[in-house]
Amino acid sequence: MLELKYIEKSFDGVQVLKNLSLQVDDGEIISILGPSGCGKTTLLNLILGILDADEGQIIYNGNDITDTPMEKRGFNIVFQDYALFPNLNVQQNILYGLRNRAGISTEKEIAELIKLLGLEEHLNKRIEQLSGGQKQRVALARTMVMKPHILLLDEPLSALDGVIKESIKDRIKTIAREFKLTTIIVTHDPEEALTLSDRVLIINNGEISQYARPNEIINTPSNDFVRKFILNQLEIKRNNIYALFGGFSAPAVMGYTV
Ligand SMILES: Nc1ncnc2c1ncn2[C@@H]1O[C@H](COP(=O)(O)OP(=O)(O)OP(=O)(O)O)[C@@H](O)[C@H]1O
Repeated sequence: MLELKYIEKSFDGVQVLKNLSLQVDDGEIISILGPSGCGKTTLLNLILGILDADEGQIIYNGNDITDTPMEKRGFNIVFQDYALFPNLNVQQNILYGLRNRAGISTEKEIAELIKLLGLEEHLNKRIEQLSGGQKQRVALARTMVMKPHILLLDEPLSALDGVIKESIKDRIKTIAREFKLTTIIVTHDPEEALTLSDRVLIINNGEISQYARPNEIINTPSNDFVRKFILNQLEIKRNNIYALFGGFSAPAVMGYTV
């Protein structure tokens, strides 16, 4: 279990995270959701160990890792900008982390991951030959083959198109379940957060607005911010789709009227 206790972080005298405490259970998929600038990436970087908190503790499986350097935490991240090696091809990028740690993933597991992420025909390509979505899939494969204790994903699906996005969402869920892999995802997309995660951490201005299961957030939003920022966006999307497909009003589909 990962625990954050009373975390505080400021940049240049401006407080970005305020007295933030939460727990993430083993194997859970958590999304960190909130508007631009609310502190999502800062929180992810604190968990990863790139950044130090000003106050508070990070506990993993009962051990205080607040001062443990990033490389000793055993967590791994897929960055938003992919951070791939331009001088290596796709296959070499995927296998890079296994050079000195062979056996973490079997050849079969690696092949499965490559197939699932649709990278088979790209293995010999250079990184510069790939689209943004393809680069993101390589970054995901490269991190997943390392089977980290905690997988951190910074906007992992934002550059992917619909079909592959859904398949990667399924794979992230499958991997989290199969390996009991705790997965923490930063996103600004409520639909992504609510359909992918066991629990969603909604942050507003560096504070927890609500931390709950998707159905609790939908059915019992804890405040106006959750209602307005999160649920309104979903409702607008839903109504647009109903309008496109024949004019059902949302309440009729919810079962209030026929
Ligand atoms: N290294 C830094 N130095 C100074 N200010 C920073 C630094 N990193 C982040 N900030 C500030 O902290 C705030 C939170 O940034 P953060 O990147 O965590 O937000 P975010 O929720 O991930 O935003 P976005 O969705 O736009 O990526 C912002 O106001 C940002 O300008």
